[in-house]
Amino acid sequence: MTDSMETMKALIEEIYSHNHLYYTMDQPSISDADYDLLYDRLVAMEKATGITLPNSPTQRVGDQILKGFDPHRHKSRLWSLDKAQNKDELMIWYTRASKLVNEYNDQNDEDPLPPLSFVMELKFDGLTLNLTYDHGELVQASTRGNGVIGEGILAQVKTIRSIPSEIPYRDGIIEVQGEGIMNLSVLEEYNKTAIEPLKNARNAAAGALRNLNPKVTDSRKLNAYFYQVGYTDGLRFENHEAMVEFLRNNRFKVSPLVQVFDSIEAAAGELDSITAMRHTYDFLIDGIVIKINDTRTREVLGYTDKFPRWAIAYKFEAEEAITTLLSVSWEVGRTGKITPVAKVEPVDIAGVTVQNCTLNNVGDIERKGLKHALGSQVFIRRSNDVIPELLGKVTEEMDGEEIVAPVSCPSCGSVLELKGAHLFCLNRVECRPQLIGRITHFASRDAMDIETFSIMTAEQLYAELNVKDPADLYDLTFEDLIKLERFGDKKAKNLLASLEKSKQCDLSSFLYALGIPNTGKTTTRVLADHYRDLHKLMAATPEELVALYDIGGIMADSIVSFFRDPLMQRSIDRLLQAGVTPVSEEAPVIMNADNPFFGKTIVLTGTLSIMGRDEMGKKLEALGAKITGSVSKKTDIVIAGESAGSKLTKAQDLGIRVIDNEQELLEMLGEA
Ligand SMILES: NC(=O)c1ccc[n+]([C@@H]2O[C@H](COP(=O)([O-])OP(=O)(O)OC[C@H]3O[C@@H](n4cnc5c(N)ncnc54)[C@H](O)[C@@H]3O)[C@@H](O)[C@H]2O)c1
Ligand SMILES: [Zn+2]
Repeated sequence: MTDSMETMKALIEEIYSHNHLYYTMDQPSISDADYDLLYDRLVAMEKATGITLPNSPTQRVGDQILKGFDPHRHKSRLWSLDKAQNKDELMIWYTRASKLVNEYNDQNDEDPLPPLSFVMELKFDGLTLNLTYDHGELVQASTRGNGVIGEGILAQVKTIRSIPSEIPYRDGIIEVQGEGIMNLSVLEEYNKTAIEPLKNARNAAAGALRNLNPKVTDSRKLNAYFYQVGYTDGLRFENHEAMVEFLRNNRFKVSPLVQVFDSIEAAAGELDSITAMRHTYDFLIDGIVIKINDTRTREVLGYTDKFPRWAIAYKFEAEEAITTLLSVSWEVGRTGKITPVAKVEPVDIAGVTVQNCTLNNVGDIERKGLKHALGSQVFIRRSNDVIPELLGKVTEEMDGEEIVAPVSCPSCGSVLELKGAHLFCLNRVECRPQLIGRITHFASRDAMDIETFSIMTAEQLYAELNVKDPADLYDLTFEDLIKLERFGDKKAKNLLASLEKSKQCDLSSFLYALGIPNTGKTTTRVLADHYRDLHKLMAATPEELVALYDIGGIMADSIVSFFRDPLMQRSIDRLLQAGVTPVSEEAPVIMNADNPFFGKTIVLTGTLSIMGRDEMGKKLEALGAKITGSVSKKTDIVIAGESAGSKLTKAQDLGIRVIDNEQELLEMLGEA
């Protein structure tokens, strides 16, 4: 027993030190998943021993409030939320709540509580806010603090444009609770030019709101969503839906998802599909909150020391982890670009073991403060099926070994050149990974589609038959191939037949196969549609190219210098001489039902930077989509550009899929 007491004391101390870093300093030093492990261990020990030490963090909310802010005593307490890690835990919560409801009803059979119904909302991951309005005017805003007293941050909160400084409800004092957040698109934009990039939207929002200088808060362009009227002098809402309606009518942003269910089974049945939507929102969410709808039932159920018994957070699996950076290697791509790849101590994120992370480029290492990070603790993130990314160092100290960028190519030894944030090997003639990469890309499915060709084929042909350029492929003979290991009669014939077949190709695939730097599938299609002839394109000027809709200056320069390169000109000539005949399709594009837009009803709103709305509409129609002007239940997708207005809001209200990330849109078009 004394042993477990000591362990519990140590755990409590450890948890408090993390609480302080997280709640007070906005600088957590471990991931939420690791924190939750510590916390859950403490809860389990308290249960096993039946002892809860008086200072246990399981009995209280948050941490001490920071000096420098005026304390604000909340008119009505703020709580934390009990959490369920899976559906079983959700059912345990439900069973407990319904038991209490049944007990109450047994004793009050004249006036029983209504059958349970549930509301589901997004669980915003930001900083809890409590706003005080006095006769319609915003007079105070504060953090949750320890739930009873928070820090007054009115000046900071006033920088949030979406928070009304006056509301139509003027009948007395009212406090509303919500979450201050930083939109993910805003974070991304901020990080593009930031001297010190922000690692995570939650800490970015919390740090900005608890910054003593409101100008700093202002520069982060925060946003806020509200979900609870905590205190009112005279209002009473029959249920949560009515409360949300009141918030909406008083111009507060509310969860784009407020869904009501008659049974817990029905609610549980929706969890997976909402979880799958997690990445479609432009803000961080770390779960789904399930609340009992009826107000009177809530009052009967009441609160523990820490959370309401009438609500629970169904938490998503964490996507961030902390691990050790072991080494960085430098890989040469087909365009000569050198990419640093980080090897980390294997760590589990959302059920997948991560060992390698990308670092984008040398500039990134500097910007993320990772210059001296070898051997130290780093944050990594894996979201969706994106390649895991290294976000930054856990501590500010330069306690690790230096990551030294190479001066010469790790493969061919040529001196590297820095262009922008990237290092390049300019040796296109002899640098092996570049040649192999170029040939593999040329043969790939979206390019010349040479069946059964893989990187292994490219390596073998390079090593044994000196194939260094895509054009060399068309010089291969049966006699050459049959000599090779693993190449039987059939395989040799198949490859030759595939090569022969590939000679009849469409222009856009051919252009893509050439591997022009900075130019993807969408762009090569645009080029092919516009020029319809290879030689016309080869003669194009940068001015001409930038006039096309999704081509910017950098891309135009890439294209022009690619076609002016004598090496590429020679390669193209040889391809044409070998009989490769790229043609531009005159006939309307054959619709491929296998694209993400086929058969979908789509609404376009706001301004897109990649192309005009009309043009985008035509493009989508060509892919088999139906474009309409207004959002309804029948809409499948809303594509929202800059300053999208009510159509976007309506889409979010209806839970319709929104694409507001142009990069994602381009990728989807690339797949189409
Ligand atoms: N990494 C660390 O060092 C560290 C330290 C302390 C806490 N934490 C993390 O903080 C969390 C625990 O903190 P907590 O007690 O603040 O709980 P919580 O943040 O998990 O949940 C409670 C909060 O959810 C918010 N919320 C968001 N959307 C809501 C909605 N629609 N309805 C109601 N409430 C909503 C409320 O502000 C409420 O205060 C855990 O996830 C833990 O991992 C991490
Ligand atoms: Zn090289």
